[in-house]
Amino acid sequence: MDKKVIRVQNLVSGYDERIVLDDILFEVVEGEILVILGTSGCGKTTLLKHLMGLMQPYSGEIQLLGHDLLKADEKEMLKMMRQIGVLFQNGALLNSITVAENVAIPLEQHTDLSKELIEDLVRLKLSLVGLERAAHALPSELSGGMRKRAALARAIALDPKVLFADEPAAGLDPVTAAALDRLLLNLRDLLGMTLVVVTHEVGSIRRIADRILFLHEGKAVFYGKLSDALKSDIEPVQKFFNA
Ligand SMILES: Nc1ncnc2c1ncn2[C@@H]1O[C@H](COP(=O)(O)OP(=O)(O)OP(=O)(O)O)[C@@H](O)[C@H]1O
Repeated sequence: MDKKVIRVQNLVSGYDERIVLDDILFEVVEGEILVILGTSGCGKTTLLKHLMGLMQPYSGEIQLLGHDLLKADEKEMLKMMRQIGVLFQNGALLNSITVAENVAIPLEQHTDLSKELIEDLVRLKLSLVGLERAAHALPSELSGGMRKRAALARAIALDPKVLFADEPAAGLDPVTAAALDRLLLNLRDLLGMTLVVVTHEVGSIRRIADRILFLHEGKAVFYGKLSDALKSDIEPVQKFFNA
């Protein structure tokens, strides 16, 4: 049976009195890529913040990796957070230290591994994203695509079960974006990772999405397989894919 890594039920949330997410319901199965999409301002990033435990909803339930995210105590929360990786839109690398030192940060902060083992793991992560030769470069010396790959290496440093990515291909040219997509697919196919990706790049969606959650005016108007989304006659979904 498919193992549910994330389960969101009847999630209602917003800012102050304004509802941004209204009665959202979906699941993410282990080893799949869920793409959250919808027009600008529809609440994609807000939903991602909920899945990472960064916001409290008005009501609803979120199960993450077998824990009730909204009722978790500090210990459970730490355990969950240790098993998720996050790839921010801007990469968020520290510019004053090398790529390898950036990737080492989570390993230094969250494990008791020796310096030598951390160096080995950093090399391994950098080779996974094709950046072994840039280990000693500063982030400012890299291209945009390389910086994204370095940020990805850091996001997977602790071998997370789930990777959250907010607009990973934003600002990249189509060739570089396609290469980044291949890396995301490798994480799913070679490492069995579960990914939740926010994007509105149609090319990316077609390449990587197993399942789609389409938000529109606060509602989840479509939740299902990519192949069904492409055939959907729900107006905003149809408009999005035919635009
Ligand atoms: N901190 C905040 N305080 C108040 N309103 C906010 C805040 N963050 C987001 N919003 C509002 O909530 C709505 C959803 O924002 P969100 O960033 O989740 O949308 P999005 O789908 O990720 O948008 P985009 O595609 O443009 O990044 C928007 O109307 C936004 O203005």
